[in-house]
Amino acid sequence: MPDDLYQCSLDYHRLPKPGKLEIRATKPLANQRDLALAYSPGVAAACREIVKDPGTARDYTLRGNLVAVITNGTAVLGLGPIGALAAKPVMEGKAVLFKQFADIDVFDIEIDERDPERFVETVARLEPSFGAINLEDIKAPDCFIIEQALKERLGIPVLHDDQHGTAIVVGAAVLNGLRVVGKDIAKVRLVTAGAGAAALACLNLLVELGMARDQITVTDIAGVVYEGRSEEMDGYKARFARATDQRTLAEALDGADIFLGLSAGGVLAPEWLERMAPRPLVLALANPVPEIMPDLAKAARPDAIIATGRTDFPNQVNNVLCFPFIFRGALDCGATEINGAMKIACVRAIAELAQAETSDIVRSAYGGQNLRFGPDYLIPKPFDPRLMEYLAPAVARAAMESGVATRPIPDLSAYRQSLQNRIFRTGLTMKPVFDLARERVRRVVFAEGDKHRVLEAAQQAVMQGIARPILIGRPRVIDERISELGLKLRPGIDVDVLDPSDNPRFDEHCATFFGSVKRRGYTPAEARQMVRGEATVLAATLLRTGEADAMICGIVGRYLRHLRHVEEIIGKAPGVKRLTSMNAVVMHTGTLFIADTYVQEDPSAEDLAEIARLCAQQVRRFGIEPKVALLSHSNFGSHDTPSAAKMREALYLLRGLEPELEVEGEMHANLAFEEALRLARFPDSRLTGRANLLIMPNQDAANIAFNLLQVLGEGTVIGPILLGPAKPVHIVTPSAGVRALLNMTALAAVQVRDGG
Ligand SMILES: NC(=O)C1=CN([C@@H]2O[C@H](COP(=O)(O)OP(=O)(O)OC[C@H]3O[C@@H](n4cnc5c(N)ncnc54)[C@H](OP(=O)(O)O)[C@@H]3O)[C@@H](O)[C@H]2O)C=CC1
Ligand SMILES: CC(=O)C(=O)O
Ligand SMILES: [Mg+2]
Repeated sequence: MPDDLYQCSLDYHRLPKPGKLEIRATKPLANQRDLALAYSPGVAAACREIVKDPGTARDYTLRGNLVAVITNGTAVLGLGPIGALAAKPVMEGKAVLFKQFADIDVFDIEIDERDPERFVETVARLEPSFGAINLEDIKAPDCFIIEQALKERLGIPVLHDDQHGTAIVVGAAVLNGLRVVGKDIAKVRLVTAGAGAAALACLNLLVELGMARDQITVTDIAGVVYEGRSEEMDGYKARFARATDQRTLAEALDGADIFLGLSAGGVLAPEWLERMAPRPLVLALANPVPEIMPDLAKAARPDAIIATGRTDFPNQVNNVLCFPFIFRGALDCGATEINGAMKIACVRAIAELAQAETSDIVRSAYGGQNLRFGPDYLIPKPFDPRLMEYLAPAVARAAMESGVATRPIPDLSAYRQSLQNRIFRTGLTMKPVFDLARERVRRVVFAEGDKHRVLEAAQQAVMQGIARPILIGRPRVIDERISELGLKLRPGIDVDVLDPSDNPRFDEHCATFFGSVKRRGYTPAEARQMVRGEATVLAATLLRTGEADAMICGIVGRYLRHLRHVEEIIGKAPGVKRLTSMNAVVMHTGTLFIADTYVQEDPSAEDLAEIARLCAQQVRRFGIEPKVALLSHSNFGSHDTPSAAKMREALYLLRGLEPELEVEGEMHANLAFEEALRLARFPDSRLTGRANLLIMPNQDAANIAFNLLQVLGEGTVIGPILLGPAKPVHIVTPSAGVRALLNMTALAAVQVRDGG
């Protein structure tokens, strides 16, 4: 490991507080009553219910979403038997991955016990605490005995991840690798380095997938595992012993199609690779140092397809691709075990996902690399957000079909949707908007139609049936990028393309543009130049002529420049005095809307009343009833500064405009969320519960607040949402990803029905 990575890792683990985890309460404990509910006497009610029906433990406790990651530290990564305590960073790491990738909570448990029987006794007694057990980094052959014993004793899933998680991912990589090189699994020869937990489990699964047992040669520290060998043998290895004269890994590699390394760093010499068959698969999966480094392998065998267990090379074959999602599926259907059918379903789902198009989130996590199925992209990346929706339902379905699900999932497609929502937290807030958008497909013009992210968003919009995109851009570039990204967009069929330099309606568009801006100092010649050269001008003109229903721009250039074109060409909706913008921040605690984040710098009381009215209307489009707080440094008249007076005035005006709206102010931000505090300070407050729409005194406050929430509240942002134009337009920020663009497209499409 390079020195800087070593030191960075130590800092990562130590700062700002030691370790990678903490326990967080999910229920309030703010007063005497909360205390009475959380603990004695109230907690007894939950206990009594569980006594009556043990199944309700999943309703009243965390058990249904809690996995134990348990080790005795006897085979930690490739570091060997470093013991339970030193294994703790790895187990904490797994807990983090479970949480981040699949929203599963984990207690890591390090047990200082090397005797398999006593280890089993200890783990078995933990069953009441957990929904499932992930055994980790336990050496072979003890791990086989331990897993089997626990599976027999416990009624919850028990999975030794180094065996089965690894085998599942290796299975998918081998299936896809063979597909790339055009070889048949029934005919290939495989050689391992390693005869431990991971290697033997992989072999068992590969045989189940069709590999011929007599085409497999196993090697370990003592060399080839052959019939009659007595050194370093056990019954599990013996099942793969071959009648052969070969004694070394080098000899065994003669003519082999696949090398599967699950042993230790550096055990494979580059020159041995020359012995392998054409287009070999080299899976060097020891961690943290592979059996051979990819550059050495590639130099020795340029025709090889290479995979390692590491993040920093292509083809990361690592059990992280599997364990979060196989447990997600198993927990969600109440599986009593993780059986063979569930494992095979997981193999197939991983293999299939690698062949699907990659998403922008995956690409941005990997420095914008273009990931397409092939020699350097055999299996999905761990950050692929689709792993959850591909794998967990496949596992749950297999559990149900094989009869081990105690809580079958009645509607798998609704389940898949709920998983998507867990991943894309914006999905939950956006769901009603997407549903509405699908009711009638609108034409949405994208000013920057040849940009990669826009093309991907357009693809998603078509696939999800939320819009028919019109892409402004160079057709040749669009075609090239569609093919480069592996998209399925068909210009002229499911998407229209308008080339600004070869625009058949150029004269008409110039006339429309000039008509809308002629009193703003443009000459006809300038107008022609702008229609040809400024994509936002052309897009807005299409909106004005009615050739498009809604518009998205802003990926390139400054917000205010786009805004100026929108104001000049599209104008404002009837009755609207000024445009405004709002951002939504989706957090674990709920969604908050904040305005005006981008457009009005220092709105007057009248402006604020209009901002609140427009924003409230938009919040309702999300299916959320707005509860508005006018925020200030002043609390219900405590200050008489001009800005406090402005907020009071805005409240007065707003009550006149929208008597039914739940709104209160001016107030401190904490009172917007704490009803009890608010009522104590101001008993007549007309706002109930927690505010969800915050109207700020000026753009500084709004913009700062939403950025703070985004970072500190770990929020996902939707917006900026432009409100008040005569037709739906959204100006995104240049950093907007595909998901953000798609969200804004759906919003714009939905706004068509009732104006901007
Ligand atoms: N990429 C991934 O997702 C995963 C990678 N791994 C990696 O695989 C390796 C093995 O893990 P695991 O199966 O859990 O551990 P085990 O201790 O169960 O097995 C290790 C195996 O490797 C063999 N071995 C060790 N050193 C050498 C050597 N110098 N030459 C040849 N064989 C050797 C051992 O031989 P013997 O039997 O003779 O002792 C044993 O068969 C580790 O490096 C681990 O990090 C594991 C799980 C997942
Ligand atoms: C990845 C993993 O589980 C291991 O190397 O042990
Ligand atoms: Mg492991």
